[in-house]
Amino acid sequence: MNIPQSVIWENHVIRLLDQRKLPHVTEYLMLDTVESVFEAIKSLAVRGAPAIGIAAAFGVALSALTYKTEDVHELKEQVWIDSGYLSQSRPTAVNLFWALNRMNEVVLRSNTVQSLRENVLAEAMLIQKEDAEVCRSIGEHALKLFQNGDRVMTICNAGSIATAQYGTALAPFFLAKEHGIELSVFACETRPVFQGARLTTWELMEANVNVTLITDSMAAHTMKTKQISAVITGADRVAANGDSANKIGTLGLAVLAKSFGIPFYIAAPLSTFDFDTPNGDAIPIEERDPSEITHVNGVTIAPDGVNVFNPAFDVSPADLITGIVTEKGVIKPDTASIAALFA
Ligand SMILES: CSC[C@H]1O[C@H](OP(=O)(O)O)[C@H](O)[C@@H]1O
Repeated sequence: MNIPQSVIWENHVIRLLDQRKLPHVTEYLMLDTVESVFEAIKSLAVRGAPAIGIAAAFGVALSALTYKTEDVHELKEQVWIDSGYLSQSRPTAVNLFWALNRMNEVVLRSNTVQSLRENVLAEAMLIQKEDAEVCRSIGEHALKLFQNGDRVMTICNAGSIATAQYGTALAPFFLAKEHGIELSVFACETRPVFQGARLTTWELMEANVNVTLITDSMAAHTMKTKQISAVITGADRVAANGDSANKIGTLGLAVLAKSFGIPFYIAAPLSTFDFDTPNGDAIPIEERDPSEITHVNGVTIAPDGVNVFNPAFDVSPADLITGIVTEKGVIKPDTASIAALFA
């Protein structure tokens, strides 16, 4: 796959693909402070649940490797402060907190300054390596849901750049090419940040996967007239009962899929499941700046001062989800099946 990695560790600097500039500009941010990692996550320079977790993990490594002290207790305290700061960058994707918790555990177990610095960098690297393997597995399990010639709809970008590699919802389309299976993707543009129009179309075209761009409002008519065989999307948090948060607009696709009798799949690694969140009502939904809606590429498209509601995610209830595709296989979206995943 010739899609660039979203997060690369290079000699104590995080080389970050600036996803805000895609598809027309491939540019990297060179991050060498925890504050710059926080801003990159908050501004969606890096985005996508697993990629956010990976970026935050390397942010913790930066903290440990750049804070000047030879006192391991002082270093632990500072790294935990920086980890807490990074946890405030975005509230919905549980991968952020999952990755930071893994890093915090490593800090707790490290007893010297040198071992702490070595261990946190190794853990961040391991999180990234594992995610690529997990995403490939998700792709292999998801590919079994489709057959040659299928037309599949998706929303937002759950692609390679939203993860370490391969993506989650887009993984089957990349692997299909490896197996000589022809799938067509209908990508919703995904207002207001256009992850679908800018990122999903770009990734799939880079991989020579057949992709058609539609506006979000065309989803129903497209399901009705274009023989859509399934919908598959990513996730930012799967609650203990199977309710799943994903990009705003996903709930609408789930409702439409039910109405048209089309299977609706969520693709999510185990790192996106959250037992501490009992159901979808408990998932914090990020609300973002109104200018994301009132402006497009810096050009205002609405009257000054208009009221704006800008939730970045919505929640699809488990009863609208046909199956959740994980690295361990496809499960029913219910408490027992989810618990069995982690048994
Ligand atoms: C592979 S997880 C991708 C997931 O994250 C996206 O949100 P955002 O672009 O705001 O980070 C979207 O919900 C995707 O499905």
